[in-house]
Amino acid sequence: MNILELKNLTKTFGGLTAVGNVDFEVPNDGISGLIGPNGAGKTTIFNLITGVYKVTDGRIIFKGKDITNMDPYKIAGSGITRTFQNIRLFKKLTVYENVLTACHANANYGLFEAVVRTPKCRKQEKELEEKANDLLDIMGLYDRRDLIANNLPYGLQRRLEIARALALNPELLLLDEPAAGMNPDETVQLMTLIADIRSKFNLSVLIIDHHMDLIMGICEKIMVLNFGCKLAEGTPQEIQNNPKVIEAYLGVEG
Ligand SMILES: Nc1ncnc2c1ncn2[C@@H]1O[C@H](COP(=O)(O)OP(=O)(O)OP(=O)(O)O)[C@@H](O)[C@H]1O
Repeated sequence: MNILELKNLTKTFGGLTAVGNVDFEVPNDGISGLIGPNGAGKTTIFNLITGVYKVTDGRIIFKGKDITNMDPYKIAGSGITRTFQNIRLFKKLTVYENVLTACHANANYGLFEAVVRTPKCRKQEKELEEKANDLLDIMGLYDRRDLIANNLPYGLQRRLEIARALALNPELLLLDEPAAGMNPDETVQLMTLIADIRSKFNLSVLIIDHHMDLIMGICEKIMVLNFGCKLAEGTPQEIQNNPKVIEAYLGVEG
């Protein structure tokens, strides 16, 4: 069973085909990878899935439902959340406040209830606070919950961004270069964390990254893009042994 299906997905910017006729399925509860050289169209695919860009042609099916060109907030509400290549946090808020504000997206009390602080509102706030603390704990950030987000080391800011994405209760988590700027130790820790998150939250994950250790180490299925088109797809082993992929992207050891 697939949680996400891209069917003949195409995006053009003027005369440039950033994504051309891409078919790809993301299996339920799996970790999948999207790789390819710079400018291959990877982030554009994330922007199409999340509704940031309008699809030129083709369809995006999520949990059997056509979500092509739906508004981004509706797509997020239906269960797809993401992180960004350039970290996006409330940099002047604390670590805890960053996660709590994301948790509040799930609140269902109105302005009046919030002002009067009805029992329903107070109960929900307590639950959201507990949820924020649980997420910080899982992400190894609890001890730094009172730090200003901007003062966190870079690798931890990436973790915080994932915590914020998880606060929205996704069923599909899109991670855009989660290991960018991380050293090898941090990358290994991130791999373990992503695998833990997948099983703990029962998620499907789609990752873009240039760190081949991370992609080959945790993805069950990989798609390789080149100049906007699908070059190959398969298991890590199939991708590593594919002559077209080696030539276009992985290269040969000299
Ligand atoms: N908003 C836009 N307007 C015009 N061209 C765009 C836009 N967004 C992306 N492109 C172009 O589409 C192509 C694919 O870009 P994209 O960012 O998806 O590549 P990528 O595979 O994510 O690259 P990288 O690994 O460098 O992040 C590039 O040629 C890029 O310049």
